[in-house]
Amino acid sequence: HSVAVLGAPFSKGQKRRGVEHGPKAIRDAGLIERLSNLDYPVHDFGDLSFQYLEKDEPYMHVPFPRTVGRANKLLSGAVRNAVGAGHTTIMLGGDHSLAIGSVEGHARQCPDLCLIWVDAHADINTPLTSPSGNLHGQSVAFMLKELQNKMPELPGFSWMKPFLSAKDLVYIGLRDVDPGEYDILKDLGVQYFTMRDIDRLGIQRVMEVTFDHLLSRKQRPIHLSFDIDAMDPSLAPATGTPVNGGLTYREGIWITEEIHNTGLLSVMDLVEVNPDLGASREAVASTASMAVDVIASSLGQTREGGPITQESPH
Ligand SMILES: N[C@@H](CCCCC(O)O)C(=O)O
Ligand SMILES: [Mn+2]
Ligand SMILES: [Mn+2]
Repeated sequence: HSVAVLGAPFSKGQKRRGVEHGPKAIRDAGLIERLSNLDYPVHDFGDLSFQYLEKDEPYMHVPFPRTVGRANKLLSGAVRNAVGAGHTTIMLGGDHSLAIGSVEGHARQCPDLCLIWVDAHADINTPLTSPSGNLHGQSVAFMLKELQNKMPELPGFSWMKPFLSAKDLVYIGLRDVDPGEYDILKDLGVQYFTMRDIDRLGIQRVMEVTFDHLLSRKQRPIHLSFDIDAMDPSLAPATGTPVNGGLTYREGIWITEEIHNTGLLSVMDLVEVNPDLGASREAVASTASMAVDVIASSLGQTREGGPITQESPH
């Protein structure tokens, strides 16, 4: 089948400027060329253009709710159309609030999807638990049916309703979880693997348990929402909320190669690349290059050159 690339230059889910230039930085790092070397057609849909509403007062301490809500309504339609046209769809962020529209649009086409959230953060605060108010730290809370009695009616989000069950979500890479998020993860029994769990089990076992949790009853489309800050900051420094002790290059690529090998990847987000936050041009380039490697290996690029056939002898 074919691959669609969709740029989402958007930043209002958080307060730092520059993440709206993420799609350009990832393209400039050679994304389209790298994907064209794999064996299917690549359609670059270009970048969405988002409206920044002038009157958009905060809701409680949540900034730009209407602008973020409208951006995600637009993105939802675009992702829904790309998936509906049969493309494996890559959404380039932009901040992680964009996952609200990306996953929602995907779920309209594929209601039985499961979500793998690779991130240093859980992004599951509600407006009431959020320490910052930033919507990029609340994305998952908008998706979960189990949280709806805890979510206020935010202006700008009346176009959607929750569509995901907690059992259909797995986190990988957590290492900076807020107290309110911890309570939600425990209350809902969400399956998650922190960086400590990865050190204890190893990334191969983490992926085995992840796929057993999500796919053993039935195979279904995977939505991979990959926050570049899941990677160690030495590999991806140009991002808004870096946290030490992240995924090694090899752990990150193991995750994406294994997801490719399921044959079930349907939509992938690659978010939070902020070229304004690199200390040098090299720091920006290495972050964008890491993003391209993560995307390319999710789509079948391998380290052994061809398709991964039989694993090396034990
Ligand atoms: N948990 C923090 C940091 C969120 C980081 C968001 C990133 O993962 O997209 C918050 O809610 O403000
Ligand atoms: Mn993050
Ligand atoms: Mn995130």
